[in-house]
Amino acid sequence: MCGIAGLLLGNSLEDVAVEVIEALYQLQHRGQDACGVAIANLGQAGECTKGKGLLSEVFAQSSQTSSLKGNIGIGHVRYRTAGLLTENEAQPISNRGRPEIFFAHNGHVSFPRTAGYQTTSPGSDSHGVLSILASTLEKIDLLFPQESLAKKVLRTLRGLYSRCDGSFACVAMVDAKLLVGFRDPYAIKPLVLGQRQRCDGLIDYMLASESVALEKLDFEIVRDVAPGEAVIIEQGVRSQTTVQFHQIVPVRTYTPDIFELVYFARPESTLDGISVQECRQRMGHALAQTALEELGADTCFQIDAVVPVPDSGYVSALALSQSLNIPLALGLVRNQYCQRTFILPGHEKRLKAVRRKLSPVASEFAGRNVLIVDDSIVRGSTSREIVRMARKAGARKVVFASSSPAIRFNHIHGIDLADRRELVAYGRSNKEIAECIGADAVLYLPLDRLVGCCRAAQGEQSEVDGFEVGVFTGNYVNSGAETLQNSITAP
Ligand SMILES: O=P(O)(O)OC[C@H]1O[C@H](OP(=O)(O)OP(=O)(O)O)[C@H](O)[C@@H]1O
Ligand SMILES: NC(=O)CC[C@H](N)C(=O)O
Ligand SMILES: [Mg+2]
Repeated sequence: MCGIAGLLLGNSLEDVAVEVIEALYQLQHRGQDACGVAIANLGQAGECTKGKGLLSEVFAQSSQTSSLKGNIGIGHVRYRTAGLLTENEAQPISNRGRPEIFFAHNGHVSFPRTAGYQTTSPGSDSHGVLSILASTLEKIDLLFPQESLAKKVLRTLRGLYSRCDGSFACVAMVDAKLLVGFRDPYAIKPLVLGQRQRCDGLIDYMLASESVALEKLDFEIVRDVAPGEAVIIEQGVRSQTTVQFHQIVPVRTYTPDIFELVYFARPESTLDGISVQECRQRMGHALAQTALEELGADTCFQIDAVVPVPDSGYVSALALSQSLNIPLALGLVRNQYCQRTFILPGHEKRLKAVRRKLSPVASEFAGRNVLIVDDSIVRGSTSREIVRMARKAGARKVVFASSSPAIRFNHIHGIDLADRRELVAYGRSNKEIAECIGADAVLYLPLDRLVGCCRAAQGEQSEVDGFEVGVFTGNYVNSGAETLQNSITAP
């Protein structure tokens, strides 16, 4: 996962740091391991503040922000997929050379053997990308000294795309002059451009992983960056900013990661012209249909309550309860001071976090048949714990439903689903999964229905032509899947 943001304010006398951090707060759900921002003034060296933990920990003091001066900046919230959980690998990362690059990456990249690059953090794919960017740009800078920085960056990106594979949505700040955003040729990871018209006639620009970050900062969506495309926003003298889109390599497919719509993204966001909320509503209605077919009408009508799993299960659960005309019961309460649990490293930590995060309202379960709805069942830590709570609170029959299909393969594009054998659905039938989590039955939304829901939620402008669904099928949209899959390590 990971969240990225980049901002360039039209007025070069203004400071952007507070807004970059604010944008990251809107993306905190995408990464909780580490975070950071890099800020610069036109023509000056950038400053970076980053560290392990949440934004509220790393930027606890306002003095840390006020010392970051400049009108251009990028930021990152990290959920590690490769490399270490060290401060050095928190992002943004920089070459600290000439031209100076600050870089932030969402996704998971692999490199063919021929890519040949050197880095101080060998395990980190993001450092690998930066290293290729920096060494290529340095060479191009020497070879084509007369060219504009934007042209040199374009040449650099062409070289980069031929040397790496996988998923990447990235933002970079080059020589405190260019804000650059670029996306892999399959558009697996999200990246959207926004603009904000100011009263003084100038325009501010912003790139972000999710539209919610743009909207919260009063930016309007310009458009999503297309597969294989880069956008270069350049600040000139006298605050004149230009924006150029360039197709770096041909579009392979326009196939965003469906798991963004299932779980990662916030429901307020629109990704590639698809409303996350609408997808999840449709998934709930489709799950209701599946329940009728698989459990049978009699069993469905014996269900007393539909219980959503906070937070990502809410939208689909409500839609399902409406479809089946079964009351929704808010039987699970979320402790607001706890984070997402699935992205925590280590089984023990995750289990402890689920227990701390969710608690049952006993009266909503006592003596009832319940249908509990979540967006996904991954390792089963959440579902197992919830079923245990429901039983303890006196539930009679417990059916656990997932508004996405069974996960039997690794997610290779920036989500550490670890070893396949950790997945509760790996090598198990639905009956065995139910036994494993202690439920009377489990129910999954079939893949064709999930895809149908997401396609039906596409707005008129959306050019998406399919989805990356490898986590459900083992077939990944990019050719380098094998290498990538092998490079994922358990936390
Ligand atoms: O089977 P598991 O390995 O437990 O993973 C699945 C759970 O993890 C996610 O929730 P999470 O707590 O991360 O985030 P949320 O609050 O947005 O639902 C997801 O929504 C499921 O509830
Ligand atoms: N989740 C991500 O997008 C991770 C980015 C990068 N692979 C890292 O581990 O830092
Ligand atoms: Mg959840």
